[in-house]
Amino acid sequence: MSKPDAKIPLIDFSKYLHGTSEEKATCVSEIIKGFTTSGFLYLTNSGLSPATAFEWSKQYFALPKSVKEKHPNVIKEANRGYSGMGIEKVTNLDLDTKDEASIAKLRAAVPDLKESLEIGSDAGRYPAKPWQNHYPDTEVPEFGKVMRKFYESCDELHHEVLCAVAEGLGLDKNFFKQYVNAGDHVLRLLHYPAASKEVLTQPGTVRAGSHTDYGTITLLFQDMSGGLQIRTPEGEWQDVEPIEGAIVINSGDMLQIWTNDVIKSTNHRVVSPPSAPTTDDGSFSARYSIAYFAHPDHDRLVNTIETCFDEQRPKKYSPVYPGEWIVNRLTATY
Ligand SMILES: O=C(O)CCC(=O)C(=O)O
Ligand SMILES: [Fe+2]
Repeated sequence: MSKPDAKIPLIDFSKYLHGTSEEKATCVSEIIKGFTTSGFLYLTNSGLSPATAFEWSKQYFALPKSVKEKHPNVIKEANRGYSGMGIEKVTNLDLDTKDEASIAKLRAAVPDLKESLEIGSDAGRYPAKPWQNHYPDTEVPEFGKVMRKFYESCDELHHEVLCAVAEGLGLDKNFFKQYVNAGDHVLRLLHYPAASKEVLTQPGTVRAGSHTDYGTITLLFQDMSGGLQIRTPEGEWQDVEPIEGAIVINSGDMLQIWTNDVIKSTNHRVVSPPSAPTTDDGSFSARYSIAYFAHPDHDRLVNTIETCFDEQRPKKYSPVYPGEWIVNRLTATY
Protein backbone atom coordinates (compact mmCIF):
# COMPACT_ATOMS: atom_id res chain seq x y z
CA MET A 1 0.00 0.00 0.00
CA SER A 2 1.08 3.56 -0.62
CA LYS A 3 2.16 5.43 2.46
CA PRO A 4 -0.27 8.09 3.66
CA ASP A 5 2.34 10.78 3.05
CA ALA A 6 2.53 9.91 -0.64
CA LYS A 7 2.69 13.19 -2.51
CA ILE A 8 0.92 11.97 -5.61
CA PRO A 9 -2.13 14.22 -5.80
CA LEU A 10 -5.35 13.07 -7.43
CA ILE A 11 -6.41 15.94 -9.65
CA ASP A 12 -9.78 16.57 -11.27
CA PHE A 13 -8.65 18.13 -14.55
CA SER A 14 -12.17 19.20 -15.54
CA LYS A 15 -11.69 21.96 -12.96
CA TYR A 16 -8.80 23.33 -15.01
CA LEU A 17 -10.57 22.90 -18.32
CA HIS A 18 -14.03 24.17 -17.37
CA GLY A 19 -13.94 25.42 -13.76
CA THR A 20 -14.16 28.84 -12.17
CA SER A 21 -10.96 30.87 -11.97
CA GLU A 22 -10.61 29.77 -8.35
CA GLU A 23 -10.99 26.08 -9.23
CA LYS A 24 -8.54 26.54 -12.05
CA ALA A 25 -5.97 28.10 -9.74
CA THR A 26 -6.35 25.27 -7.23
CA CYS A 27 -5.85 22.73 -9.99
CA VAL A 28 -2.71 24.52 -11.22
CA SER A 29 -1.19 24.56 -7.74
CA GLU A 30 -1.98 20.84 -7.24
CA ILE A 31 -0.24 20.03 -10.51
CA ILE A 32 2.82 22.04 -9.49
CA LYS A 33 2.78 20.39 -6.07
CA GLY A 34 2.81 16.93 -7.65
CA PHE A 35 5.60 17.75 -10.11
CA THR A 36 7.79 19.55 -7.56
CA THR A 37 7.53 16.87 -4.85
CA SER A 38 7.12 13.30 -6.11
CA GLY A 39 7.24 14.24 -9.79
CA PHE A 40 4.01 12.26 -10.22
CA LEU A 41 0.28 12.92 -10.14
CA TYR A 42 -3.01 11.25 -11.05
CA LEU A 43 -5.34 13.04 -13.46
CA THR A 44 -9.05 12.31 -13.70
CA ASN A 45 -11.77 13.75 -15.93
CA SER A 46 -9.31 14.65 -18.65
CA GLY A 47 -11.72 13.57 -21.38
CA LEU A 48 -9.22 11.05 -22.71
CA SER A 49 -9.93 7.31 -22.56
CA PRO A 50 -7.29 4.70 -23.42
CA ALA A 51 -9.83 1.86 -23.74
CA THR A 52 -9.70 1.51 -27.53
CA ALA A 53 -5.92 1.90 -27.66
CA PHE A 54 -5.58 -0.89 -25.07
CA GLU A 55 -7.86 -3.16 -27.11
CA TRP A 56 -5.75 -2.71 -30.24
CA SER A 57 -2.52 -2.96 -28.27
CA LYS A 58 -3.54 -6.39 -26.98
CA GLN A 59 -4.32 -7.52 -30.50
CA TYR A 60 -0.90 -6.32 -31.63
CA PHE A 61 1.04 -8.16 -28.92
CA ALA A 62 -0.94 -11.35 -29.63
CA LEU A 63 0.55 -11.43 -33.16
CA PRO A 64 3.27 -13.97 -33.94
CA LYS A 65 6.78 -12.87 -33.08
CA SER A 66 7.73 -13.13 -36.75
CA VAL A 67 5.19 -10.43 -37.65
CA LYS A 68 6.21 -8.07 -34.85
CA GLU A 69 9.89 -8.54 -35.65
CA LYS A 70 9.41 -7.38 -39.24
CA HIS A 71 9.89 -3.79 -38.09
CA PRO A 72 12.30 -3.68 -35.17
CA ASN A 73 13.12 -0.49 -33.31
CA VAL A 74 16.80 -0.21 -34.23
CA ILE A 75 17.42 3.38 -35.38
CA LYS A 76 17.80 5.54 -32.28
CA GLU A 77 16.90 8.80 -34.06
CA ALA A 78 13.70 7.22 -35.37
CA ASN A 79 12.69 5.41 -32.16
CA ARG A 80 9.91 3.61 -33.99
CA GLY A 81 9.16 -0.10 -34.14
CA TYR A 82 9.14 -3.24 -32.05
CA SER A 83 11.45 -4.14 -29.16
CA GLY A 84 11.27 -7.78 -28.11
CA MET A 85 11.73 -9.33 -24.70
CA GLY A 86 14.98 -8.50 -23.00
CA ILE A 87 16.17 -5.98 -25.58
CA GLU A 88 15.94 -2.99 -23.34
CA LYS A 89 17.62 -2.36 -20.04
CA VAL A 90 16.57 1.07 -18.95
CA THR A 91 18.98 3.01 -16.87
CA ASN A 92 20.31 6.37 -15.88
CA LEU A 93 24.01 6.52 -16.54
CA ASP A 94 26.13 9.59 -16.27
CA LEU A 95 25.98 10.40 -19.94
CA ASP A 96 28.69 13.02 -19.78
CA THR A 97 31.22 10.30 -19.08
CA LYS A 98 29.81 7.96 -21.77
CA ASP A 99 31.40 5.11 -19.89
CA GLU A 100 31.37 2.23 -22.39
CA ALA A 101 32.33 -0.30 -19.70
CA SER A 102 29.32 0.49 -17.54
CA ILE A 103 27.02 0.39 -20.54
CA ALA A 104 28.39 -3.04 -21.49
CA LYS A 105 28.05 -4.30 -17.91
CA LEU A 106 24.51 -3.11 -17.80
CA ARG A 107 23.64 -4.78 -21.08
CA ALA A 108 24.94 -8.07 -19.72
CA ALA A 109 22.78 -7.75 -16.60
CA VAL A 110 19.26 -9.16 -16.32
CA PRO A 111 17.17 -7.56 -19.06
CA ASP A 112 13.72 -6.13 -18.56
CA LEU A 113 10.88 -8.59 -18.98
CA LYS A 114 8.76 -6.75 -21.49
CA GLU A 115 8.07 -6.10 -25.15
CA SER A 116 7.03 -2.78 -26.65
CA LEU A 117 6.05 -0.95 -29.80
CA GLU A 118 7.15 2.64 -30.24
CA ILE A 119 5.07 4.88 -32.51
CA GLY A 120 6.10 8.37 -33.62
CA SER A 121 4.23 11.12 -35.42
CA ASP A 122 2.92 10.76 -38.97
CA ALA A 123 3.07 13.47 -41.58
CA GLY A 124 -0.19 15.36 -41.95
CA ARG A 125 -0.89 17.11 -38.73
CA TYR A 126 2.86 17.13 -37.99
CA PRO A 127 5.84 17.99 -40.18
CA ALA A 128 7.07 14.98 -42.20
CA LYS A 129 9.97 13.02 -40.75
CA PRO A 130 12.56 10.88 -42.52
CA TRP A 131 11.12 7.84 -40.70
CA GLN A 132 7.84 6.02 -40.94
CA ASN A 133 5.60 4.07 -38.63
CA HIS A 134 4.89 0.55 -39.86
CA TYR A 135 1.37 -0.28 -38.78
CA PRO A 136 0.30 -3.94 -38.95
CA ASP A 137 -2.98 -2.98 -40.62
CA THR A 138 -3.20 -6.24 -42.56
CA GLU A 139 -3.06 -8.37 -39.44
CA VAL A 140 -4.85 -5.93 -37.12
CA PRO A 141 -7.32 -3.86 -39.18
CA GLU A 142 -7.40 -0.13 -38.44
CA PHE A 143 -4.41 -0.35 -36.11
CA GLY A 144 -2.82 2.75 -37.65
CA LYS A 145 -6.04 4.74 -37.55
CA VAL A 146 -6.66 3.94 -33.88
CA MET A 147 -3.09 4.75 -32.84
CA ARG A 148 -2.91 7.96 -34.85
CA LYS A 149 -6.10 9.20 -33.24
CA PHE A 150 -4.87 8.28 -29.77
CA TYR A 151 -1.49 9.94 -30.42
CA GLU A 152 -3.22 13.18 -31.37
CA SER A 153 -5.57 13.09 -28.38
CA CYS A 154 -2.59 12.61 -26.07
CA ASP A 155 -0.86 15.52 -27.77
CA GLU A 156 -3.87 17.76 -27.12
CA LEU A 157 -4.08 16.78 -23.45
CA HIS A 158 -0.34 17.27 -23.02
CA HIS A 159 -0.66 20.83 -24.37
CA GLU A 160 -3.30 21.60 -21.74
CA VAL A 161 -1.18 20.16 -18.94
CA LEU A 162 1.84 22.19 -20.08
CA CYS A 163 -0.31 25.34 -20.06
CA ALA A 164 -1.19 24.59 -16.45
CA VAL A 165 2.49 24.00 -15.62
CA ALA A 166 3.48 27.30 -17.26
CA GLU A 167 0.82 29.14 -15.26
CA GLY A 168 1.97 27.44 -12.08
CA LEU A 169 5.53 28.57 -12.72
CA GLY A 170 4.35 32.15 -13.16
CA LEU A 171 5.09 32.12 -16.90
CA ASP A 172 2.94 33.02 -19.84
CA LYS A 173 0.36 30.24 -20.23
CA ASN A 174 1.69 29.52 -23.74
CA PHE A 175 5.36 29.46 -22.78
CA PHE A 176 5.87 25.80 -23.71
CA LYS A 177 3.69 25.95 -26.84
CA GLN A 178 6.45 27.35 -29.04
CA TYR A 179 8.59 24.30 -28.17
CA VAL A 180 6.19 21.46 -28.78
CA ASN A 181 4.86 21.56 -32.32
CA ALA A 182 6.95 19.10 -34.32
CA GLY A 183 5.28 15.97 -32.96
CA ASP A 184 8.54 14.61 -31.57
CA HIS A 185 6.55 12.60 -29.04
CA VAL A 186 6.56 8.83 -28.64
CA LEU A 187 3.55 6.63 -28.08
CA ARG A 188 4.72 3.39 -26.53
CA LEU A 189 2.59 0.29 -26.16
CA LEU A 190 3.91 -2.04 -23.49
CA HIS A 191 3.27 -5.69 -22.70
CA TYR A 192 4.78 -7.42 -19.70
CA PRO A 193 3.96 -11.09 -20.35
CA ALA A 194 2.85 -13.46 -17.61
CA ALA A 195 5.91 -14.74 -15.80
CA SER A 196 6.47 -17.35 -13.14
CA LYS A 197 6.99 -16.15 -9.60
CA GLU A 198 10.37 -17.90 -9.51
CA VAL A 199 11.57 -15.67 -12.34
CA LEU A 200 10.05 -12.40 -11.19
CA THR A 201 11.03 -12.69 -7.55
CA GLN A 202 14.70 -13.36 -8.23
CA PRO A 203 16.89 -10.57 -6.86
CA GLY A 204 17.49 -7.86 -9.44
CA THR A 205 14.67 -9.02 -11.70
CA VAL A 206 12.16 -6.35 -12.60
CA ARG A 207 9.58 -5.86 -15.29
CA ALA A 208 11.12 -2.48 -16.13
CA GLY A 209 14.30 -1.18 -14.52
CA SER A 210 14.73 2.12 -12.72
CA HIS A 211 14.89 5.16 -14.98
CA THR A 212 13.66 8.69 -15.46
CA ASP A 213 11.71 9.73 -18.56
CA TYR A 214 13.50 11.97 -21.03
CA GLY A 215 10.89 14.48 -22.15
CA THR A 216 8.54 17.09 -20.68
CA ILE A 217 5.74 14.94 -19.28
CA THR A 218 4.64 11.33 -19.69
CA LEU A 219 1.00 10.31 -19.78
CA LEU A 220 0.93 6.80 -18.39
CA PHE A 221 -2.06 4.54 -18.78
CA GLN A 222 -1.77 1.40 -16.71
CA ASP A 223 -4.10 -1.57 -16.26
CA MET A 224 -5.05 -2.66 -12.75
CA SER A 225 -2.12 -5.10 -12.25
CA GLY A 226 0.01 -2.71 -10.21
CA GLY A 227 3.78 -2.78 -9.96
CA LEU A 228 4.72 0.80 -10.86
CA GLN A 229 6.93 2.32 -8.19
CA ILE A 230 8.72 5.63 -7.69
CA ARG A 231 11.89 6.24 -5.72
CA THR A 232 11.39 8.67 -2.87
CA PRO A 233 14.11 11.21 -1.99
CA GLU A 234 14.93 8.90 0.93
CA GLY A 235 15.72 6.14 -1.56
CA GLU A 236 12.69 3.96 -0.79
CA TRP A 237 10.40 2.47 -3.42
CA GLN A 238 6.83 3.63 -3.15
CA ASP A 239 3.89 2.11 -5.06
CA VAL A 240 1.94 4.16 -7.59
CA GLU A 241 -1.20 2.10 -7.30
CA PRO A 242 -3.50 2.05 -10.30
CA ILE A 243 -6.67 4.08 -9.88
CA GLU A 244 -9.50 3.18 -12.25
CA GLY A 245 -10.03 5.95 -14.79
CA ALA A 246 -7.00 8.01 -13.67
CA ILE A 247 -4.02 8.79 -15.87
CA VAL A 248 -0.65 8.82 -14.13
CA ILE A 249 1.40 11.80 -15.28
CA ASN A 250 5.05 12.26 -14.44
CA SER A 251 7.45 15.05 -15.21
CA GLY A 252 10.60 14.23 -17.16
CA ASP A 253 14.18 15.37 -17.69
CA MET A 254 13.29 18.35 -19.90
CA LEU A 255 11.07 20.01 -17.29
CA GLN A 256 13.73 19.32 -14.67
CA ILE A 257 16.37 21.06 -16.81
CA TRP A 258 14.03 23.92 -17.72
CA THR A 259 13.25 24.56 -14.04
CA ASN A 260 16.68 23.88 -12.54
CA ASP A 261 15.34 20.92 -10.49
CA VAL A 262 12.26 22.78 -9.20
CA ILE A 263 10.24 20.19 -11.12
CA LYS A 264 11.47 16.66 -10.57
CA SER A 265 12.24 13.92 -13.05
CA THR A 266 11.79 11.02 -10.67
CA ASN A 267 13.19 7.52 -10.98
CA HIS A 268 10.55 4.87 -11.39
CA ARG A 269 10.38 1.16 -12.24
CA VAL A 270 7.93 -1.71 -12.65
CA VAL A 271 8.05 -4.77 -10.40
CA SER A 272 5.54 -7.45 -9.52
CA PRO A 273 4.17 -6.69 -6.09
CA PRO A 274 3.04 -9.65 -3.94
CA SER A 275 -0.53 -8.44 -4.47
CA ALA A 276 -0.26 -8.65 -8.28
CA PRO A 277 -2.92 -10.80 -9.95
CA THR A 278 -1.94 -14.35 -10.82
CA THR A 279 -2.89 -16.85 -13.51
CA ASP A 280 -4.38 -20.32 -12.83
CA ASP A 281 -0.90 -21.83 -12.62
CA GLY A 282 0.22 -19.27 -10.02
CA SER A 283 2.30 -17.09 -12.35
CA PHE A 284 2.04 -13.32 -12.29
CA SER A 285 -0.55 -12.26 -14.89
CA ALA A 286 0.39 -10.25 -17.94
CA ARG A 287 0.44 -6.49 -17.51
CA TYR A 288 -0.33 -3.92 -20.21
CA SER A 289 0.43 -0.23 -20.13
CA ILE A 290 0.66 2.63 -22.60
CA ALA A 291 3.04 5.54 -22.20
CA TYR A 292 2.92 8.77 -24.17
CA PHE A 293 6.27 10.49 -23.85
CA ALA A 294 5.84 14.15 -24.72
CA HIS A 295 9.00 15.80 -25.99
CA PRO A 296 9.99 19.29 -26.97
CA ASP A 297 10.85 19.66 -30.66
CA HIS A 298 14.19 17.95 -31.09
CA ASP A 299 15.91 20.99 -32.58
CA ARG A 300 14.70 23.65 -30.12
CA LEU A 301 17.29 24.47 -27.47
CA VAL A 302 16.06 23.94 -23.92
CA ASN A 303 17.68 26.40 -21.56
CA THR A 304 16.90 26.86 -17.87
CA ILE A 305 14.16 29.46 -17.32
CA GLU A 306 15.57 32.73 -15.98
CA THR A 307 13.32 32.88 -12.92
CA CYS A 308 14.56 29.43 -11.82
CA PHE A 309 18.15 30.41 -11.04
CA ASP A 310 19.99 33.18 -9.24
CA GLU A 311 23.11 33.60 -7.12
CA GLN A 312 21.73 31.45 -4.34
CA ARG A 313 20.52 28.77 -6.74
CA PRO A 314 23.07 28.56 -9.53
CA LYS A 315 22.13 27.09 -12.86
CA LYS A 316 22.83 23.34 -12.83
CA TYR A 317 22.40 22.47 -16.49
CA SER A 318 23.91 23.56 -19.77
CA PRO A 319 21.40 24.14 -22.57
CA VAL A 320 20.45 20.92 -24.36
CA TYR A 321 18.90 19.94 -27.65
CA PRO A 322 16.09 17.48 -26.82
CA GLY A 323 16.96 15.38 -29.88
CA GLU A 324 20.53 14.88 -28.71
CA TRP A 325 19.42 14.20 -25.17
CA ILE A 326 17.06 11.43 -26.20
CA VAL A 327 19.55 9.75 -28.54
CA ASN A 328 22.18 9.74 -25.76
CA ARG A 329 19.71 8.25 -23.32
CA LEU A 330 18.51 5.63 -25.81
CA THR A 331 22.08 4.67 -26.64
CA ALA A 332 22.69 3.89 -23.00
CA THR A 333 19.43 1.99 -22.76
CA TYR A 334 19.61 -0.53 -25.60
O1 LIG B 1 4.66 0.31 -17.70
C1 LIG B 1 4.68 1.23 -16.90
O2 LIG B 1 3.79 1.39 -16.07
C2 LIG B 1 5.83 2.20 -16.87
C3 LIG B 1 6.62 2.25 -18.12
C4 LIG B 1 7.69 3.30 -18.09
O3 LIG B 1 7.98 3.89 -17.09
C5 LIG B 1 8.38 3.64 -19.35
O4 LIG B 1 8.22 2.92 -20.35
O5 LIG B 1 9.11 4.65 -19.35
FE1 LIG C 1 9.14 5.64 -17.55
